[in-house]
Amino acid sequence: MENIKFDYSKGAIKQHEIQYLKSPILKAHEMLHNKTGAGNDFLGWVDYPICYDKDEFERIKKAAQKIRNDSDVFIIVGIGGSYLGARAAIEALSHSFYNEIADGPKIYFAGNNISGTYLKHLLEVIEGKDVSINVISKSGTTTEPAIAFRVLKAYMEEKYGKEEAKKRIYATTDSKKGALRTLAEKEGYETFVIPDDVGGRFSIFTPVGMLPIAVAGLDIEQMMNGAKDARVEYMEEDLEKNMCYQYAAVRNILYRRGKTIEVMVNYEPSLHYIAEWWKQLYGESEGKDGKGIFPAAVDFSTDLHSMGQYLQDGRRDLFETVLNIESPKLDITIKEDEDNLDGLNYLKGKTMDFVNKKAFEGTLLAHVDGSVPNLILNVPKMNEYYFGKLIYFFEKACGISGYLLGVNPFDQPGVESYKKNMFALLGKPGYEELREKLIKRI
Ligand SMILES: O=P(O)(O)OC[C@H]1O[C@](O)(CO)[C@@H](O)[C@@H]1O
Repeated sequence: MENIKFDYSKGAIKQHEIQYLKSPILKAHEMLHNKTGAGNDFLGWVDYPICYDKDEFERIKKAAQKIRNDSDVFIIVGIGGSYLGARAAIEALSHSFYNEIADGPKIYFAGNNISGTYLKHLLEVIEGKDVSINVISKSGTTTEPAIAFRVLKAYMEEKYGKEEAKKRIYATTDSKKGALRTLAEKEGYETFVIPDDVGGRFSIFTPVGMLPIAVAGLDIEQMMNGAKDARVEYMEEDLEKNMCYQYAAVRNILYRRGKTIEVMVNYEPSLHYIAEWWKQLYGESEGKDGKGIFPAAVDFSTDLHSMGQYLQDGRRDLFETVLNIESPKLDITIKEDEDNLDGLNYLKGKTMDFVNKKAFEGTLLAHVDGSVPNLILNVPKMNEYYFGKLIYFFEKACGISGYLLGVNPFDQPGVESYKKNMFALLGKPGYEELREKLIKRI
């Protein structure tokens, strides 16, 4: 049967190394499932594919349909885990030029940077169009989406008046607390809940991902089915039968060997944001206490012409994980050319995917020969079902991997440091003392 398959045969892993990790993996599995490990109050994502609020799910579908009917433009306001999952799904599963040919609203992202130029350009692009907005923030206090939303809220109220604007703004946030919850209730926006026990980077199957993904016309039911099946399949406690745990184990073995950088590789441009989402998942979950694999990503074959040299020949502290989509959505056959000036006639009758796969195989062997272990995740095809399964695969492996590493995979204390400095430098009340100290250092 077709399924996602993890192949570490090119990872230079010895079988006894896997054996040695059998019991640590079992321990991590027990910590995760019995909720006895660090960060155990953030494990709501583990059973979410079966425990999610079904009424809210129906409400998401209704809201998505309304947005598709009454909007030319849909803006997703959020940062990090509050937008990367939706963006990853929409890009991986939609037309490559979605906004040009969409039969639903054009989709734009805001609140994921602090650029006035970007937001001003966005306001220019949406001028004269009917707009709906989904503002997504678990804490409700993140600076980037809060600033963008303040600007967009004022734009919507000026354009539609308060009453109509509130029917076009959807807030996804905490069930009870936070600035966005208070604002949404005061203004009367339709709201969706990010459960207390699901952290941002694990929240794609909650309304955080589901509403924007449904607005893009994608099948969220099928995506949830993928996650649901993955939940059962990757619950298997025996390392030898669980590919998700094998991925966690192999990363750990390579890390201990000094392979401290993992490069996620794809051969389809539409997968770029899956890697962006994955970078946050692993970066925030594992990079702490002076430990962790640095997650990086490249788009091949594009980046073979920029990063290829380094990967082949630079410092040998990295390994690659290739996301290989076995059957492409579409393909083109290369035709014969009478003049053959480009010398490509030897490829006549072959498809672009055939060439792409040979680029993959050739690169794989070259990099392995260059001492870069390669792990391969074979995904039969990119559809909603396998997307859901793949996302859950990475989430589960991340939890196990974090416990193997001896960190709390579900917190992110490190991201507060820059925020404190930024708030102090901005003159936010309560940060006066720190401001004094920092100003002297700049
Ligand atoms: O949903 P929020 O609370 O706005 O947070 C957005 C992102 O910011 C972070 O808290 C990091 O600053 C991430 O963990 C999170 O995904």
